[in-house]
Parts: sequence; structure tokens; C-alpha cells
Amino acid sequence: MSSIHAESIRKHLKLYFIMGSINCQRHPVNVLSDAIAGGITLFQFREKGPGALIGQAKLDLAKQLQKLCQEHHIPFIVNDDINLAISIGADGVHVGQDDESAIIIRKKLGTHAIIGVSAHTIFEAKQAIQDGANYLGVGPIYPTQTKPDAKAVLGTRLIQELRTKGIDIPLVGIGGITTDNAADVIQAGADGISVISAIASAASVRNVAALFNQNLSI
Ligand SMILES: Cc1ncc(COP(=O)(O)OP(=O)(O)O)c(N)n1
Ligand SMILES: Cc1ncsc1CCOP(=O)(O)O
Ligand SMILES: [Mg+2]
Repeated sequence: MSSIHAESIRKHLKLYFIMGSINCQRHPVNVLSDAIAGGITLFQFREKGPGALIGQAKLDLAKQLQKLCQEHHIPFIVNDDINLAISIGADGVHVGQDDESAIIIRKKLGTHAIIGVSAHTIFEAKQAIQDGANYLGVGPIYPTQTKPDAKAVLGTRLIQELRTKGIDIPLVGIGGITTDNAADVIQAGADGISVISAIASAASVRNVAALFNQNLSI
């Protein structure tokens, strides 16, 4: 990866909003639009869980949300669904440990695609870096209700350990992150935070996104 690409990804990771239709109490386009107005820097379409859209409805929503991101120069990342990412020309994908490796995905998506990989251990982090991941999603940092199959809560320990060992890949913390604890994740060495419920379920999506941004400017 060129260092220019890495530094650009690092900047975009600052306030990484993740959302699918089941996380929203209003139409997802309105929620994302408000989150953008509040200053999110990256978006992941994660259409997953009970009641999530499938087939054409999922594709249509992905295209609507992608268009909104394009209008505001926010990279559009697809969770899990590599074929969807290819078919709409997404900016990248995020995959977990049970998915295809970044090596295979890179062959499908090309050199410019942003590939994010979840890591819960130093070993997984090193493997993902070796496979060509552009960034890591480390978590769950705090307890979360949003992902019932999430692994054990890590706290900020793994982020600190990665940085202490000199591993400087762009990375975000994820899981249970709120406006109150976001700064601790950055302090531990993350480049940014990934958030679902604290933004998607907020009474004012725009204000909470803006408050995250304010609290991250440390
Ligand atoms: C930025 C970011 N980090 C971690 C995850 C979790 O991915 P995964 O472990 O594959 O779990 P699902 O999100 O697919 O349920 C993520 N999506 N984004
Ligand atoms: C997708 C994911 N991966 C680890 S925790 C998590 C859920 C994060 O959601 P929330 O920000 O609502 O805790
Ligand atoms: Mg996944």
C-alpha cells in the first residue's frame, strides 16, 4: 500500500459510521444524511440481522446510500457482501475473521479498494496486515447490544498493545462507543472510532455525530 493511500484512509477513519436499515428508526437515507451533516468521515453499509433487507431491496438501498456518500466525498464501504461491493463499484469492503482473506478479496476488488479486516488478537492483526488489509477494526472495545455474536469485550488493551509493538496500520475501535468514551479509544492509539447505535439511534443524529467530532478533536 502506498503511504499516501494509508494516510488518506487514516484520516477517513476518524468518525466511521456503520448502519443498515434495522439500526434506523427513520428512513436510512435521512439518518445517513443527518450523520453526514454532523461530520462523519467514512460510512459502512451493514445490512445484517433479523429483518434486514435482501435481494433487490438491499441493492436499491445500497445504491441510494452510496449516491449520498458520493455527493459528500465520503468513501462507501460494504460489510461482508463482496459481490454487492463489486456490482455497485463501492470504495471498499469490511470483512471478519470468518470471511474470505484480504488476499482473495484484493484480487477481486483491485489495488485501489479499501479493505478493512476485524481483529481481536495480535495474531489476527498481523495476519490481516500480511494479507494486505488497509485498516483494522478492533473490538468490541465495550459491551454492545448491536452485535449479539460479538467476541469478548477487549477494552482498549489490544489497541495499546498493537501500538506498543510498533504496528502502525490505520485502525478503529468498535463496540459500545459513545460520546463519553470515544476519546479514551483515541488516547489508546486508534485513528478513529466506529459507531452504530450511538449515532443511528440518537434523537438528533446530526447533533450526536457533531458531538463525537468535537470530543475526538483532542
Ligand atoms: C470497522 C468494523 N470493525 C469491525 C466490524 C465487525 O466485522 P465482523 O467481525 O465481520 O462482524 P459483522 O459486522 O460482519 O457482524 C465491522 N463491521 N466494522
Ligand atoms: C459490528 C460490531 N463489531 C464488533 S462490535 C459491533 C457492533 C457495534 O455497534 P455499537 O456501536 O452499537 O456498539
Ligand atoms: Mg463480517
